[in-house]
Amino acid sequence: MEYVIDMRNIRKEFPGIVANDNITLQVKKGEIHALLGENGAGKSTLMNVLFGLYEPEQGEIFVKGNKVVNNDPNIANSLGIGMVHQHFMLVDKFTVTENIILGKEPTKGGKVDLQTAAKEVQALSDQYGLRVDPYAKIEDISVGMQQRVEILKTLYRGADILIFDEPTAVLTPQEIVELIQIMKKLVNEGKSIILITHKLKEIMEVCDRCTVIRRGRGVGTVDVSDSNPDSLAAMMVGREVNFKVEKGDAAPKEAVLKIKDLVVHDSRKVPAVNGLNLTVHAGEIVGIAGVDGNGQSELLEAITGLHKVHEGSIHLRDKEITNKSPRSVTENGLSHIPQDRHKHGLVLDFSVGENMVLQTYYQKPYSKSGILNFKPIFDKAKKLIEEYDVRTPDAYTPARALSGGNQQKAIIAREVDRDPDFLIAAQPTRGLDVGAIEFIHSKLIEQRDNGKAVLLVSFELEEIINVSDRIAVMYEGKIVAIVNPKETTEQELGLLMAGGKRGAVHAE
Ligand SMILES: Nc1ncnc2c1ncn2[C@@H]1O[C@H](COP(=O)(O)OP(=O)(O)OP(=O)(O)O)[C@@H](O)[C@H]1O
Repeated sequence: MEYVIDMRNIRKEFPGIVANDNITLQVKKGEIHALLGENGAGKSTLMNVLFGLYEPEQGEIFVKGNKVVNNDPNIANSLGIGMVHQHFMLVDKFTVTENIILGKEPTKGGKVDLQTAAKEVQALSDQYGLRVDPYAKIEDISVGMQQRVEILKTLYRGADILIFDEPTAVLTPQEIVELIQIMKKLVNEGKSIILITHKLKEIMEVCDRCTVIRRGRGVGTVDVSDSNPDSLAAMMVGREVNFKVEKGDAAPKEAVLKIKDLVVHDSRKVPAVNGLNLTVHAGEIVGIAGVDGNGQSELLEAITGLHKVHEGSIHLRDKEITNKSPRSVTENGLSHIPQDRHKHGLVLDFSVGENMVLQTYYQKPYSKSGILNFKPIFDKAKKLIEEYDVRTPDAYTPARALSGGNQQKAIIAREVDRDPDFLIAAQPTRGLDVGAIEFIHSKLIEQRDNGKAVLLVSFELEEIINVSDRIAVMYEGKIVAIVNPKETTEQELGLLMAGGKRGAVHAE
């Protein structure tokens, strides 16, 4: 049988680690093939080898039956391989069309022929049901639309084998439904897809086959119709995974976070948070459910001191923290797992160890007379790496070299370990594998059981329902309902998040 992609016995090493150890991946034409593995298992590395970004130490690659030699991204492109990256590579100020033709501009009479290009972009968009406006500026369109521009970029270059790297991690539930339809349309039109995802539900819904890798080694390839989420998870992690979040009832105590009549403007000076009231008590997890763009980011930035508050007040216990600096808020007992781990979570060129003391480096024992004291810093880091199973060669490795999921685990380790009174967890399990999600959820619940107040913001309604003790629904900058997770469903939450009403529920 001929495969469109046939990667045989690939080996790729990095200093101190074998990221791919004798892996074989074979993709049939017209299928959606899942690539599944724990954080740091080697999925991105394998795809970078396929795309010619890394040269493997061993192994062979055949694309549509032809052996690839001296692979590089240009060769990969010319063979019809396109990559839809997790972190988009688009120019904000450019239009959709300008971004798509970048580096491959059609010309007419010595000038770039934007009009013809825009028509081509429109035609491709129509053919695959992408509904992209060729003239829109990137900065004005949603994350979901930006992703479609990335898809169009590969199609415009003639790709017929598309690699999607965790495409749904950045999308809202509605956008995920639409992306799944787009992927189905792509394969119906003869394309082949490799899908990297941690979401087993998505694999069950859209994939034909699934190749599983664990710690750099191939575990096997299965037909999705012969498997189920439990069997896939067990193959990937090497043990049974408990999908149900185990927790007892909350025993909430005094109020820790008190927000009153909060108003926060967004960058266009429009109120993004508009008269919001919320209280989080010691010993409870409050989950915020809301469609992206209803003021969640501005709310979190206002609490953490990253965004100016225009009206209202925020108290942490009896201390007012309204418009205080991030350092002052942190010193008053806040920990924050930020939603953008690259922008607000890590300094990528610092070592894992240095990243572990980003908020505390100036304190004892990490600093002495204004000079960093590295022994305690790295001792601490080693302990956290062990405890949180952060997969890294060592504490001296730059954070940049860690897989996305392991970067996230490093942040969570740092923030939870500071033992805060109040913990904000924004999209804490984005990009994490099922085993790591189980672990992070248990850590959040442990914090709660130790009497801490936890605010969880997540687009995963399943996570909100399973982990929270109370759910605050956020809509147009306000909390419009407080719901008991035991008495609601994803459907009902979806309705409330869209501005619908629920007779018996009152905001508090
Ligand atoms: N450029 C690099 N330099 C050094 N080590 C690297 C580099 N890229 C990846 N690694 C290491 O190789 C291993 C595999 O990483 P990779 O990013 O392929 O994992 P992944 O399966 O894609 O993980 P995730 O699901 O977390 O994104 C990890 O241990 C990672 O730290």
